Amino acid sequence: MDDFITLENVEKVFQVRRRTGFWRRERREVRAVDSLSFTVARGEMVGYIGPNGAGKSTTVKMLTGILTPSAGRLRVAGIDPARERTRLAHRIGVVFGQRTTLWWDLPLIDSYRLAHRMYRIPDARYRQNLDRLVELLDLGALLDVPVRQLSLGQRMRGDIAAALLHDPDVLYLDEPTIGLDVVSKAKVREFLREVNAERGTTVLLTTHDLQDIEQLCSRVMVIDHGRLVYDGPLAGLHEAGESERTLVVDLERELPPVEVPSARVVRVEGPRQWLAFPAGQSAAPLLAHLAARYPLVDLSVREPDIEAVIARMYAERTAP
Ligand SMILES: Nc1ncnc2c1ncn2[C@@H]1O[C@H](COP(=O)(O)OP(=O)(O)OP(=O)(O)O)[C@@H](O)[C@H]1O
Repeated sequence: MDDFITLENVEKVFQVRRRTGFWRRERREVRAVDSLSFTVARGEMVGYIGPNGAGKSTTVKMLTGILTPSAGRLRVAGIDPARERTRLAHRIGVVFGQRTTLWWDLPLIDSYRLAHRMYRIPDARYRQNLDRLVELLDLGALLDVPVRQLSLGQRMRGDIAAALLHDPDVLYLDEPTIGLDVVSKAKVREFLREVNAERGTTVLLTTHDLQDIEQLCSRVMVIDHGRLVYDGPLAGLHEAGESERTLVVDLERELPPVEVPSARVVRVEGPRQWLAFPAGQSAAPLLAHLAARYPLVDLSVREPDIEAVIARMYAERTAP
């Protein structure tokens, strides 16, 4: 496979000074990224997730050349980001959900004109890309509107277009759907899928919204305390986290918690009870057992919530 992003034992250590008394300062090291190694192939769409402070932003900053690694080797499209940041800028696009790269007081189109000049995009290519992005992201009516007057979802679509005008080979997305309503989220996700399929853009997606990952990425990397703790298909996370499925049972009337082998009641509300059982196990024997002994009205099986799976994975790793 054509490795497009490569990290080999990358580390980033920050020196921080902490006040410990009136005159005293203590120097301390924060190891934000620790022996991190992974590769991403051209055209892959990979989720990069982990709890707050895990080292996700630090990784992305090193990949864009904003930060220099303390140790290790890092390449994006064969370029060392910290050494050739300007050359790399022509190959990458970055979208930060929490910040905009657009000019706040100017109409949206002016930010695009600026990108046209800054990236020296050939005129014909610029017009072609702009037309396509305006169409796909439904920006036609917004081009002459000052950015500050756009809604969050409109602004986000505007930012995504800005990041793609110069045809980058790789796109870093940091929380691209944060704060968006359901409809806007769906639009952004659909667009990202199309860009990836049409242009073969490599995408590294950082998000706390696990539906982004579920709907966009076949591979997910989980980072914790600066180290990679999982790299594989989304489905495998469930096994790594020994996840559980939930059987929701509606009984004819309120009853004490039901007794079923290899499942445990985790919640009771009136005649409804929730039973957790290992995700790898079939629900059929449980249903048979329940149906033979209890007055059932209805039941349904809920798949594990990925967020819970990850939380459980962390809990296991940090348990003594
Ligand atoms: N400039 C800095 N100076 C000192 N410490 C830093 C700096 N930047 C990040 N850190 C520390 O490095 C660790 C990793 O931070 P980072 O921002 O990469 O995490 P993150 O996974 O992106 O978190 P979040 O999900 O909250 O954005 C944290 O402990 C953070 O406090």
